[in-house]
Amino acid sequence: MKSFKIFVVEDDPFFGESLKYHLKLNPDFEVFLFKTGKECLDNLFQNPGIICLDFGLPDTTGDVLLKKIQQINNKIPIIIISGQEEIEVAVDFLKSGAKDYIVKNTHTKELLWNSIIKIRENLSLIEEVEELKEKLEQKFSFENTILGQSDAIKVVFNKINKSLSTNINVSINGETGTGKEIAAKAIHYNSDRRNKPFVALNMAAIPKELVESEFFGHEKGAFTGADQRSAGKFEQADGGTIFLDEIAELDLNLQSKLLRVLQEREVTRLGGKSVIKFNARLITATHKDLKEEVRKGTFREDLYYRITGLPIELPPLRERGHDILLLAKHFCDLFTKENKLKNITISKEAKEKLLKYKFPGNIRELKSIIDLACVMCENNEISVDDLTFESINAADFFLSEDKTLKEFTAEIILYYLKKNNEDVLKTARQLDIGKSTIYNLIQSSQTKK
Ligand SMILES: Nc1ncnc2c1ncn2[C@@H]1O[C@H](COP(=O)(O)OP(=O)(O)OP(=O)(O)O)[C@@H](O)[C@H]1O
Repeated sequence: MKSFKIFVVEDDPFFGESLKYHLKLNPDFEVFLFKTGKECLDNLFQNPGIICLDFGLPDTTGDVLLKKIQQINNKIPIIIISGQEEIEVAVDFLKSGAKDYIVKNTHTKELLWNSIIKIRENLSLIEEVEELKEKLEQKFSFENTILGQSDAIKVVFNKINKSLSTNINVSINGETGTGKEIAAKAIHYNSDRRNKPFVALNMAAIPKELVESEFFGHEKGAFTGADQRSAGKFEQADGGTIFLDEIAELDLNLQSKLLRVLQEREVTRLGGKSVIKFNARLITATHKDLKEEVRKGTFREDLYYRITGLPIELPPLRERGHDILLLAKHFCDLFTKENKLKNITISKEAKEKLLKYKFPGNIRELKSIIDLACVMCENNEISVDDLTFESINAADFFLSEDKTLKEFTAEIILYYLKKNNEDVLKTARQLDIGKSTIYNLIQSSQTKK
């Protein structure tokens, strides 16, 4: 473990040395003893983890020194050690930002020890949170999350970029699995709000009766089962972003409540009286056509206009061309890395099959197809047979290809011919067509070869 620097600023040499001796019993602690405020300030460049300040020093007082230290570096936790027992003095120090106030008596050493341990634990938690935040930011930078080079996805990148510098509401539309949630996170983690919360709520996933308390929070006893006060999602998202997924599923009654909250930018907890202001960017998403929902009367027109802001349309995977292969390779690499497998490649035929498929479940579906293919494949190569398209039946897949009727007919005839061991008569009977049609087809497909 890294050593932890502690400054003890104490003019009484005996008391100072005894604190230093006691703290040094912890091998992680590196203790520096200073007799004046000036010595302490001159050594701040050493960046101590904590400073323990005596209240009365020969050249200054604890409160003055506290302020000076804070002006230079307000991140260093400060503990005041003082002979004064008055509560008001302690309260004043704590209000000014001191982390603890310890009275000089026979227990000072133990109290100081415990206080330092506690503050240090807190500091490492804060450091851990900062590190995680940083990782999250890296995770959500565009390059690492929303993969794609197609023109269709570039339009999305452009819109996301445009949304970053303002607080405009964003409404994302796209089929299931097209990446609506990661787009919302990309906006949050690349905007100025990145250090504040990203709060997501899926309208389709919460029971209708609970939506209101999830939105606005509740006071203790507001309804049966509300045994604790709880902050609503809007309150929790203050300073950050609130992401309302599947917004079209919101009940009409709640739509009008949501509209009011968005207009006023304030909420009142259920069972509460005080009004709580919030400042959060709103991002909504749906796979439905909201305009159509407005026409049908299932979505309020005024709410529609309030939330639309900057609309972002996420294209279905089938419209992203070779992004399919780029994503397939990405998921392949991810799977092999997570499962510590050797590198797996995708055969040319398998790539062609992927490019032809329509992916109704979009990127989420592609990921599960590739995961399964990685498990099923032999010799570290995904072949056509390793690709299982579960979500639609064979006929749908067949029909999803862009072909003329003549080409479809030819394919059906050749399929049955092969199945019937090239028996033309049997095939003609089965399909109720003339033998000559089959012979002509065989001839033209041979000349094509
Ligand atoms: N362009 C992309 N690059 C890499 N991964 C992606 C991309 N788009 C989506 N994904 C991944 O696909 C999965 C589905 O994405 P996401 O949950 O954001 O979709 P969604 O549109 O919100 O889905 P739903 O409508 O079902 O809620 C996630 O695992 C996500 O990380």
